[in-house]
Amino acid sequence: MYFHALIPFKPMNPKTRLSCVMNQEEREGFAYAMLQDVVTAVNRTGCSATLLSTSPYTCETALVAVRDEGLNEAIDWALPQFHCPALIIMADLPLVTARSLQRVLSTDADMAIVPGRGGGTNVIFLKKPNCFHARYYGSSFQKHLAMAEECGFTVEVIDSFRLSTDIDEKEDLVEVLIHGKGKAREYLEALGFTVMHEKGRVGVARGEKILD
Ligand SMILES: Nc1nc2c(ncn2[C@@H]2O[C@H](COP(=O)(O)OP(=O)(O)OP(=O)(O)O)[C@@H](O)[C@H]2O)c(=O)[nH]1
Ligand SMILES: C[C@H](OP(=O)(O)O)C(=O)O
Repeated sequence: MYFHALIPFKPMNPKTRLSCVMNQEEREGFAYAMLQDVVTAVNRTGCSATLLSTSPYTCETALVAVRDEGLNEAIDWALPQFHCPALIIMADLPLVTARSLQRVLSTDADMAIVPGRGGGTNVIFLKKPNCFHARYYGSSFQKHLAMAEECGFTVEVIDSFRLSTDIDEKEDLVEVLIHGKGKAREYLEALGFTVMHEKGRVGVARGEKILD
């Protein structure tokens, strides 16, 4: 089945919740590395991707639409442009693989959704995107289920470690270092991040500094 993937992306001053462990330039590099992992996985499923980027950006493996507006507004602008099923996937999912995406794309339901931690939404697949409106921020997972009900969609909630792991806070970095296979892990390692084992705990260190 042909589908089109929409990837919202904020290239400038992204991932501010990681400011405690990375400066702005590093966060921008890390956001790009995670994006590359997402685009690679999407392309491996055989379909194309469009970045909904808040500022001009070059990405060799995806189309770029510059939309200087909020996440929900950018997605609601894009959904009606594609007359095919749509995958909405966040750019901060560096553990994603083509195989984990295939589980979403092979749903029998009208909509498949993957929750993120803390009430968010990491991935939505819509077979008929027409009447759907994005409702990101806050408890967006519940809001997206309500939106699906409004549209009369059947829904499958996908339980996937790789797709549920969005990288927002420093505690999340350990998942990239342990389970990542792509650019995001390489980038963290190049910055000196390592997995730290101390008194039965697993955490992250940067060089000699343990990041509590
Ligand atoms: N198009 C668009 N994408 C956005 C916007 N804000 C965030 N994103 C993207 O949406 C996804 C989820 O956003 P967040 O997890 O909040 O990322 P973030 O805003 O970089 O991180 P924080 O500053 O820590 O909140 C990521 O892929 C971001 O790049 C926006 O205003 N417009
Ligand atoms: C955009 C937001 O992402 P989070 O801040 O929960 O990672 C959400 O999933 O609604």
